[in-house]
Amino acid sequence: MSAPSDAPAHHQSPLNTTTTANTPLKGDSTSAHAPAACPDPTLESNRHAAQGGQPTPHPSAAAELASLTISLKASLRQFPDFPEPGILFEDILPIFADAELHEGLVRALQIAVEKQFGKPDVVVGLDARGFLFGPSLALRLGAAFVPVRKRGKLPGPCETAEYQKEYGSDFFQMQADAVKKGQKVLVVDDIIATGGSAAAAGTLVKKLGGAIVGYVFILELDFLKGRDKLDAPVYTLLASQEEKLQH
Ligand SMILES: O=P(O)(O)OC[C@H]1O[C@H](OP(=O)(O)OP(=O)(O)O)[C@H](O)[C@@H]1O
Ligand SMILES: Nc1ncnc2[nH]cnc12
Repeated sequence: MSAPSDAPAHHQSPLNTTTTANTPLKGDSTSAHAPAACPDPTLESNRHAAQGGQPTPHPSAAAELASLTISLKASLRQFPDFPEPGILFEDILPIFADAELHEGLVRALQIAVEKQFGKPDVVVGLDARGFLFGPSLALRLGAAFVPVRKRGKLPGPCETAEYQKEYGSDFFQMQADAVKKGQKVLVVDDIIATGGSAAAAGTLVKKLGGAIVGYVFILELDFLKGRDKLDAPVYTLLASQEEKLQH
C-alpha cells in the first residue's frame, strides 16, 4: 500500500476538491486495484453470473465494455481510514463528475446486464449510491426503477429489514406494492462489501414476491466475501480490494 498523496487520484478530469482530513491515494498507486490491462468482464468472479446467461455479446460490444472498464477504473479514488480507521473507502463520485465517464458507466452496465441477465422488469437501487445510476440503467433496459430506502423515508405500507454492513448496522425499507409477484428484479448498488446491504434488499424483494435475476455492483471488496450472502448470480464491473487495509 502506497502512502497517501495530497493530489487527487483522478486521471481523466481533475476535480475541484477541497482539502479534508482524508486525502485520496494516488490513482496510479492504488495497489489494491487489479491491473487494468485485462478487462474486468473476464474476471473469474463474474463467471457465475455468466453461467446460464445470454450468449456472448457482439465482439464490438465486448471490446467497448473492456475499454470502458479501463477508463472507469482509472477514475476511482481511495481514501484510507474513512469513515473510520481501518476502512479503505472507495470513492466512485469522480465517475459522475465527468459526463463522458458517467455515460460510459451506464453504457458498460447496460452491455454487461444484457449479456449476463437479459432484460429485467425492475431495477432495484439501494439508498443512496445505488440511486446515482440505477434509474439511468433502468431506462436503458426499458425497466422500472424502484428504490430501497433507509428506514423512515418512504410513505405508506412498507416492508423492513435490518442488516449489518462494513461499518455499522441499519434498516432498509421498500414500499409494499413496489414490486409485483413474479417480476424479474435486478438489484444494483455501487459497492458490495460484507454483502449485508444487498442481502437485506434481496430479502425485501422476495418478501414482495419478486424473482431476483441477479445483483450488479460497480465494485466488490473481494476479501469480505459479500457475494457469499447472496442467493442469485452476482456481476461486478470493476475489480477492487483483495485484502483489508494494512497499517
Ligand atoms: O456490503 P455492505 O457491507 O453492506 O456495504 C455496502 C454498502 O455500504 C455503502 O452504503 P452506505 O450504507 O454507507 O450508505 P450510502 O450509500 O448512503 O453512502 C454502499 O453504498 C453499499 O450500499
Ligand atoms: N470500503 C468502502 N468504500 C466505499 N463504500 C463502502 N461501503 C462499504 N464499504 C465501503
